[in-house]
Amino acid sequence: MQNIDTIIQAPWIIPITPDDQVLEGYSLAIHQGRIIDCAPTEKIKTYYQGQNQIEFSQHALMPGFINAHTHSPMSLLRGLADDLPLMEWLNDHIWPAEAKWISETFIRDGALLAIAEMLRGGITCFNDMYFFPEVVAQVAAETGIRAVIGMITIDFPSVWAKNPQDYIRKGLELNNKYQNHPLIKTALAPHAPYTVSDKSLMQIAILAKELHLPVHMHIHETEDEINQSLTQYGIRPLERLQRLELLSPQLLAVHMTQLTNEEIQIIAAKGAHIVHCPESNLKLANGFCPIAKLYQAGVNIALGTDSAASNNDLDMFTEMRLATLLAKTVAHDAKVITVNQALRMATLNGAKALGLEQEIGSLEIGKAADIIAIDLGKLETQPIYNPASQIVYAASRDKVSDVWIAGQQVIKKYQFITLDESFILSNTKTWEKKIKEAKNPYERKIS
Ligand SMILES: CSC[C@H]1O[C@@H](n2cnc3c(O)ncnc32)[C@H](O)[C@@H]1O
Ligand SMILES: [Zn+2]
Repeated sequence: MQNIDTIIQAPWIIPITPDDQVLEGYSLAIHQGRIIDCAPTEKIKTYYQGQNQIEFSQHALMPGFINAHTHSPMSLLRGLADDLPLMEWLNDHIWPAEAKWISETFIRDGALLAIAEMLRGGITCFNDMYFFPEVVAQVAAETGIRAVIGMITIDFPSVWAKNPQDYIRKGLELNNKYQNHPLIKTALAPHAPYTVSDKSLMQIAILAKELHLPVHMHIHETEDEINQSLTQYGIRPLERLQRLELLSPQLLAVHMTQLTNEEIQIIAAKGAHIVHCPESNLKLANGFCPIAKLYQAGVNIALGTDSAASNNDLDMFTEMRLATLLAKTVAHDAKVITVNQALRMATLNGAKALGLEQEIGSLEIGKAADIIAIDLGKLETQPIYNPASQIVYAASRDKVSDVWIAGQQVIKKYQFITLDESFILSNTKTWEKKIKEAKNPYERKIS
């Protein structure tokens, strides 16, 4: 008998393996933050003695979701400006609000709100792009969530950095600081082709190669972006990025709603990854990313929520469901993007895109124990012919009961272990009041 930290038993384990297995009557053995075994429960009980023994009778276990595109502190701007196209939303509402409100405290409180929402919905890793990334990194590390923090670059000054050189310098400091952190990694994060110059993009391409970092960028989000690039550079953004040597297996191209068949082949040939954000694309009426065609071409596709200001939630269940339903409609083919492909996009594909597939994204021996338990016992998810189908097509995030990251439990029976919900709620209320009052200074209070 080997003494280990934790044994988790469940009727179903969906490990996200190439053959789309659903394991029945299995248990996971976890020690020092890693999965050390996954086998029939009888065998696990013969070989291991867990300090914690958890037995689920109606749950499915699967790897935690990987939210491959977020701007976490923007959760404090949720619902501030809705029902607008992207550039009007950014230019007239979001960028002015950011100019007015962003500070270290705003970032800390916003990131905390977002992380709490993500953890409770089964998200164990997020790929973020926002101002004061060192603050987001610190909050993520303190709460025990895994994160890839963007070293942002944008051509306009902010309270965080004066100019592109300053953004890059501060990003590199962050990268240095988190070199050996177990949960926090960094990525280069130029905002978008229309906000970052060739000079900065060339420097980012060199840094990506030298430091072996992912490059996280909004690309081909709208038709306007394509037209503006044609006017300014005479070529489409993707072609410009190709000339700047940014198309590579390190690139996470977020959105990609505007793609020609030729561009799909180029992305596949270059090994770049797509981060599909269906709900944000739908809400801003940006178009549809042709994921069925991309899949067929062999492109790796991950899923992201984008921010709570354009979505308006950080819910990977809705992203999975929308991704599969939308793909079927766009392709006029109900057979494309299956349940198992949807689960894979929300987990292992995100890990691949971030260069973390050796570490997370599936429940396999040797990987980090980033695990979620989903309760399938209630009537909304009955009967169960295929638990994977229930998760994609019927369940919602309120069915996530327990969450572990690197073997540490962060949600236990729906309760936070590392976070104080009432503190987060009262912080958020304070921001709501401040932002509301500044928007409508003369509005009479009703209560
Ligand atoms: C440089 S920090 C990130 C920057 O991106 C803005 N943003 C949020 N959502 C989107 C989107 O869908 N497309 C483009 N830019 C977006 C955010 O407000 C920050 O300024
Ligand atoms: Zn975004």
